[in-house]
Amino acid sequence: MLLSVEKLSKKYKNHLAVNELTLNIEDRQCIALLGPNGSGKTTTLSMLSGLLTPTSGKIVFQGRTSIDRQEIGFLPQYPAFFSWMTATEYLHFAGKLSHLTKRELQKKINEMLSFVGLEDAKNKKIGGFSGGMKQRLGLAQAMLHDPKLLILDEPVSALDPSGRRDVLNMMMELKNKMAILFSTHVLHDAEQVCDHIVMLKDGTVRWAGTLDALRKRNTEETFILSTEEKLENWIKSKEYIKEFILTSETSAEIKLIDASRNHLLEDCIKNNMTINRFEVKNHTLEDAYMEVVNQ
Ligand SMILES: Nc1ncnc2c1ncn2[C@@H]1O[C@H](COP(=O)(O)OP(=O)(O)OP(=O)(O)O)[C@@H](O)[C@H]1O
Repeated sequence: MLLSVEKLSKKYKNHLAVNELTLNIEDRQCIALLGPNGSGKTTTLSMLSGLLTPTSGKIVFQGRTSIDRQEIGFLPQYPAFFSWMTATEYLHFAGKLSHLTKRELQKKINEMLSFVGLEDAKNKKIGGFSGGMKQRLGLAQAMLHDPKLLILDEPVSALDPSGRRDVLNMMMELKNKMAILFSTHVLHDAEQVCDHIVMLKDGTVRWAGTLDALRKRNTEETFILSTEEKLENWIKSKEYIKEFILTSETSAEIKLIDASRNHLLEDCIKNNMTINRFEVKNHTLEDAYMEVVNQ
């Protein structure tokens, strides 16, 4: 086990931003920390990267209870750059903390600039960089010392579709070499690069596991029913209907208790209802995600 987190909590004055979070990361595992705004993603990642002291809980990194910053690369959500520095100067500045010799550092800087596609801009001032270029530079900085764990806070949220694609592709390449924990509020980003997700809401883990398991989580069938008649009162009078969502006055998504779809259909016909649509809803990963988030 590379990293193990047990009942990690962070309280800002009276506000509990992270509540007893438990999480394990294996070597070269890629995990997405998913959650809406304010769910505690940044707070969690800041604690794991050693920048924020937890209020309570335990972090064990490579068998030790102290975080080894040499083994962790961190890209914050809003990295701060000195706009008057060139990309190379910035990486030299950041690399001084990495204990590499001058020669090793220069070699590593060239390697990283090439990896993130900034070779041609290496002597240009950061002040003239686009958001995408800055994000690439931030990624280069986080990887400079070959960390075992790369922690990325919303690495693609501020990027346009092509910048997003580029950074996600880089992450795909990196995950063969190191473990990656990254935050996002977009399920699709998580799907692109990793198999495991941890879903946070209001500082609490709502769901953790593989995307496949999330997809299969909801095996209960949902039926889409659309009729000429208004449905709300009719549905409410049916004891065999467990849950429903009205999508319009005359349409609903319905889950049943121990009743067959034929029973629902027969009941509609018996009530002389005119059916415009009746089908089994295909559950997408997004549906499963939204269900967990809204629980
Ligand atoms: N320094 C702070 N002082 C007080 N409250 C804070 C502080 N930092 C964060 N919070 C609060 O803690 C909660 C979690 O914030 P956090 O930034 O960790 O969430 P997040 O999931 O990263 O959000 P976002 O997606 O918007 O970046 C929020 O309610 C936020 O307002």
